Order: sequence, then structure tokens, then C-alpha cells
Amino acid sequence: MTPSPEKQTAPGHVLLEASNLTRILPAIVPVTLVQDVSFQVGEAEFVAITGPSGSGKSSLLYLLGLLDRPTSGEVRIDGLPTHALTSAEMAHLRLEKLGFVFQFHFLLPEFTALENVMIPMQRLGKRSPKAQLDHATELLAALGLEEFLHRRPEQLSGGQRQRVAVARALANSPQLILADEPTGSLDSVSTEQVFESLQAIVKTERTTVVAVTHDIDLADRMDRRIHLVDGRIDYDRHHQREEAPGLGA
Ligand SMILES: Nc1ncnc2c1ncn2[C@@H]1O[C@H](COP(=O)(O)OP(=O)(O)OP(=O)(O)O)[C@@H](O)[C@H]1O
Repeated sequence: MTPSPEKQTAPGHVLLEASNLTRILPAIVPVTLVQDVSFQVGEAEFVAITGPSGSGKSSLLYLLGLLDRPTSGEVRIDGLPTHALTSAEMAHLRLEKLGFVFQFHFLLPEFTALENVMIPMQRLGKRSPKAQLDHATELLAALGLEEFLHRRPEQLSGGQRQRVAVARALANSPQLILADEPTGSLDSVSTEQVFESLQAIVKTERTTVVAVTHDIDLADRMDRRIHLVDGRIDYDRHHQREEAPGLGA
């Protein structure tokens, strides 16, 4: 797969920036989900967010993915401040620049793998129907699913479904993929396949991936680990990069 031309940016380019992010749920006793979190993530970084249950990992990912708004602080995507955007502008930015993978695949059950991957392209409307079909086919083939293009989710294994979800997240060539426990419901073989797919996307497409995980072995194989405790960053540690094969290798 050739890298998408629109994603060629300078080395060291900051793609995601969280500045003093705080999210407090208003209630009689307010609940602090995320507290004063700041970090920058560069292009083609593969970052793990770890922490004990309830430490605010998913809440942080929702803020980074513009699925929730902070009480204070700010998220910048590719240098663009997002705090003043309307909900419609945020939705468009998500569709164009972000891809999401969740623990449960959320594929549409009545559609085939191919159709599920084409849906975000249809919504963005930048490719012709033929180009959508070709790109979806190419993405699924690169994820080792060329034999399963016309199967519906119920006709696929858990690992295959999750790889379709990864292909769907890649459909609009996002700059950033946000994944919440992408391997949380998978066996060890499927976990490895999905992990290696994400790793290959970082290398081949230079996409940035930020993934919440409870799997410390996987977290240690990513470029960096941001560990949360009680909604705050406990530590932010860089690792030596593991060599990854390219997508479809
Ligand atoms: N809507 C809500 N109302 C009240 N409390 C909430 C709500 N959403 C989250 N919380 C609380 O906020 C804290 C952070 O939740 P969050 O889901 O972000 O943690 P997490 O680290 O992703 O947890 P897990 O690893 O168990 O998925 C938790 O204590 C949770 O109970």
C-alpha cells in the first residue's frame, strides 16, 4: 500500500496536542474524570494509554476524539484548535481526520465487510463509488481479509471483525486513529493480528495511533506509554521502537 500523499508532513510534526485537559461531570458531588492532562503526540507515533480501571482512560480518549468536550483545557488536532468548533464542525473533522476502533467492533450487521468499510467514504463523499469500492477492497486485502469481502459480521470471527473495524477506521485515510481496548475482547492470536495491523499502519501510512489498553505487554511494545492514575498522568514514557512489517507483508 502506498502512503497517502495528503499525509506527508514534516518529521516531528505534532499531530495531537492536549493542553491542561480537565473534564468534570457536573453533579451534586461533581465527578472529575480527567484532570490537567497535557501532552503532545507526533505523526506516526504509536501511543498506549494505560492505567487502573476507572483512571480516566476512556474519558481522555473521548476528549481526544472530539466525542466529548473538556470542562477546561484544549485539544488541537494537526494544529487546529477545536474548542470553538460547533458540533457539526467537530463531526466533519472526525470524519475527515480521525478513525475510531472500539472494543466491540460496532460493524453494521446487515452489511458486508466491504460495505461496512465503504460507509465512511460515502459519508465524506470525496471518492467516486468505483474508487470507494477499490479502496475498501485494497484496505481489506491489506488486512488479510480478501477472502471475506462479502461476508456479514456474523459470518466472521472476532479477530476478523476487528480487522474489518480497523479497515473501516482507515477508510478516509485519517491522520489519527483512536482505539479503546481494540483487542480487549479477542483471543491471543487475534490480539496479535490486530496489534500488528495497527503497528503496520503506523509504519506504512505514517498514521498516528493512540490506543487505550489493559494489556501491559502490548503497551510496552508501542512507542510510548502514558499511564493515568485518578485522571492525571502518572508517567509518560518513551520506548525503543519495535520493527514492524508493513501492511499486507
Ligand atoms: N457518566 C458518568 N457518571 C459518573 N461517573 C462516571 C461517568 N463516566 C465515567 N465515570 C467515572 O469516571 C471515572 C473514569 O472513567 P473511565 O471510563 O474514563 O475510566 P477507564 O480508565 O477507562 O476505566 P476502565 O479501564 O474500567 O474502562 C470512573 O471512576 C468512572 O466510574
